[in-house]
Amino acid sequence: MTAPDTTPGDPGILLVLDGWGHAPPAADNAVDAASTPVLDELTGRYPSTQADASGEAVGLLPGTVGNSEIGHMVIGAGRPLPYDSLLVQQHIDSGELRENPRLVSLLDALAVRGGALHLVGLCSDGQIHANVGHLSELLAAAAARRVPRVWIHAITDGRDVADGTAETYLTQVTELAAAAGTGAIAGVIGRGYAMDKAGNLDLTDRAVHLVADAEGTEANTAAEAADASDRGDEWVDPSVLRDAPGARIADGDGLVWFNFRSDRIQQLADRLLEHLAATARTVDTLSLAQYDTRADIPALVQRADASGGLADELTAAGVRSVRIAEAEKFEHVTYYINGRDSTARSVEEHVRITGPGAPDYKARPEMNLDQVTDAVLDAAARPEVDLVIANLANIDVVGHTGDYAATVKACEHTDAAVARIATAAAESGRWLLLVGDHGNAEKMTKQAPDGTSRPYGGHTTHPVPLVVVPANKEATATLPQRATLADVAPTVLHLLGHKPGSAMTGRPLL
Ligand SMILES: O=C(O)[C@H](O)COP(=O)(O)O
Ligand SMILES: [Mn+2]
Ligand SMILES: [Mn+2]
Repeated sequence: MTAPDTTPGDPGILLVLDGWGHAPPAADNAVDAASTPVLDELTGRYPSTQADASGEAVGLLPGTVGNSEIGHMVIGAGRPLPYDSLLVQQHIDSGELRENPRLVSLLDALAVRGGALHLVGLCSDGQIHANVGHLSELLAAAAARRVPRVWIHAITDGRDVADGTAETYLTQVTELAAAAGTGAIAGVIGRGYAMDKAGNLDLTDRAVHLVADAEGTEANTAAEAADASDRGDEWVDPSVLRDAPGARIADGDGLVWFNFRSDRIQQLADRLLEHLAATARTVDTLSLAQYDTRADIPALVQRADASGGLADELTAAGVRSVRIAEAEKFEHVTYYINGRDSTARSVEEHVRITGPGAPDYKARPEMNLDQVTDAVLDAAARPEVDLVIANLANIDVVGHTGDYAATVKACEHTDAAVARIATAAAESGRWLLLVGDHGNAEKMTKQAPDGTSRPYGGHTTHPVPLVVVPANKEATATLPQRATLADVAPTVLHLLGHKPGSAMTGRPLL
């Protein structure tokens, strides 16, 4: 590493290109296929490296794909944070989960009063929202405590795993139940309904009525229900199984949510609990990990402390930042990057960009990127703003459609936005740090459990590009050959003229 010739202490722009991963050229690499002259030039001309954004480097289990929550949390924290999926697995491996006093007391109470246990969650091993393996631990605990009936309300995926795999996972659920000696699938529903997070309560209510009231299309088997969907696994219609009579939630039953990630299950959790209360059903409820619900749902595994990150350092130093993103990623540049901390900070401004109507990402891969870019340019032009933090969502959000051609376009729109932002950075004397939060669009196919290669819109374990365009355009510093997302906050603080926070283990890359 040569001596840095960047002058620390300049204002800057931190730009997270969501889902911007790096992989060698391949037929399914949309990032490589896209024409991105500006990103290519910045990466080739200025200090750049690749940053680990998956697995242990960010606080996930080894080999686990990155995700937006842990990605932004580690970018903000400046250190890997043991993520909820890792903590749950540790509690399972140590036997703590099965002996968790909250779980034991719920299961014992159900055994005494003859109540049923309802388990609700996403049934796949995508490891972003849930891991179906966690279900077997809950089933084993219920069997050990002799809970008389256990109903599994299965949410199908097709987003964090290849589409068309729901049947395989539902078969796995049935096998897990058989191995545990308890549990049967009561109903099946796609995550498009059950895990809406955009406030579409008509979708959520389909899931509420399936789980609480056993209302849905009748199917003979879970596989038949999944197979009937003509919109893929994400949109399996609410289906009740014929051999699951009495699977509605009754007064005195128990409910355990087994997604470990909150953002896409909290809307359903709140709505379902409100419906149960409104229909005079008292149901003891637990969640595997902590949820950001309005209702206070006791969690089996507590979150890791994420304090002492970038937001705390910026606040202490009085550094003014503006946070900008589309609705889809707004929490990521505010709540998650701040360490899942919703404290209002007077040195922060938040700009949430929304567009008209229901988004059709395949048809509009540009999303609302022009407005995001306009907002970045506005903020960059204000001398009192020390730091602009923005998320460009397109590469990830369009990537999730699994549509290769649309994702190539999303990368190209992103390149055009970066061109405008890089020009504005130069004009306002700002450095510009570009980084992905996890891979996505650089790999658009995946091998399904049955061995076939299928279109895939989910995340990857690839590293992400990291580029620093210094405020001094002639700077020739080189970055270490490899970095991690934990190095971003120390580097940002360094560029702003501050030391890394004492809680940070990442290092300034310059
Ligand atoms: O919730 C989603 O949309 C995906 O499962 C994960 O994507 P994210 O981690 O980028 O939000
Ligand atoms: Mn992301
Ligand atoms: Mn994503």
